[in-house]
Amino acid sequence: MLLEIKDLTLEYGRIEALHGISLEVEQGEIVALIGANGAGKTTTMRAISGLRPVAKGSIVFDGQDITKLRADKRVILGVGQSPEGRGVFPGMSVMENLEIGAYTRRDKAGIAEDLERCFALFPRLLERRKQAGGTLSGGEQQMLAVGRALMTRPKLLLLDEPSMGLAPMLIQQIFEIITEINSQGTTVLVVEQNAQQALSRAHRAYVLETGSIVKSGTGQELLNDPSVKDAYLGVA
Ligand SMILES: Nc1ncnc2c1ncn2[C@@H]1O[C@H](COP(=O)(O)OP(=O)(O)OP(=O)(O)O)[C@@H](O)[C@H]1O
Repeated sequence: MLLEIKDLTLEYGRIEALHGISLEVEQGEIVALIGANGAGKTTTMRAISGLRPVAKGSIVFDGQDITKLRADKRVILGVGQSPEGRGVFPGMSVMENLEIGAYTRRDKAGIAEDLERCFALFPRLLERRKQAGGTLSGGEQQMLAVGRALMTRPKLLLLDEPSMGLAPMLIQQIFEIITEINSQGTTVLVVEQNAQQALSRAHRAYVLETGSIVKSGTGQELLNDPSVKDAYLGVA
């Protein structure tokens, strides 16, 4: 198991945002976490990447308990994140944004290889490599954020709402790229409101409702589940 979360509880002050959730991601999978606004999807990502301390429970990554490990140490172990809202550095060029992703690495040849891989996945970023991050379109910034996370050469890529704010054609495209990244060997945990896309791309998925996991199954099972259809797919 690459990632194993057990009975995780997380609090914002006196408010408990996650009520003891458990989930697993196996090496090589795409796992989706779907849920409505405010269900706790971003909070779960913050717990995994170490941006918020957890109150109870455990997170084991690649055989190591990382529940209390600092966020930067988790990146070095192989947890790479593309945050919600993109988080691109607006004043830095596309190239500099990508290079920052690799700041913990010393393997120059590997970094050059990963840059090439990024540009092959996102030809738009190559065209715009000298342009300031802040001048890119929303879709391009989303691609840059994913590219920057890939530059950490993660074992597990965490994607928080990669489709947010994108036109339907671009949503399709970003999910195709996620599938491509996965087929090249990177395990992916993706948080999404666009349940249709996420479930059709994911091997397995979990449904999060107000801080609890209420359902899990293969992407296909959940796509066909009447209550999931009703609540998240816009069809009864
Ligand atoms: N910094 C914070 N301080 C206090 N409460 C917070 C904070 N961040 C999130 N919350 C609360 O925790 C709950 C879960 O929020 P979270 O952002 O994880 O949901 P989400 O499923 O990612 O939703 P969205 O799709 O809107 O981002 C919500 O009730 C939210 O109001």
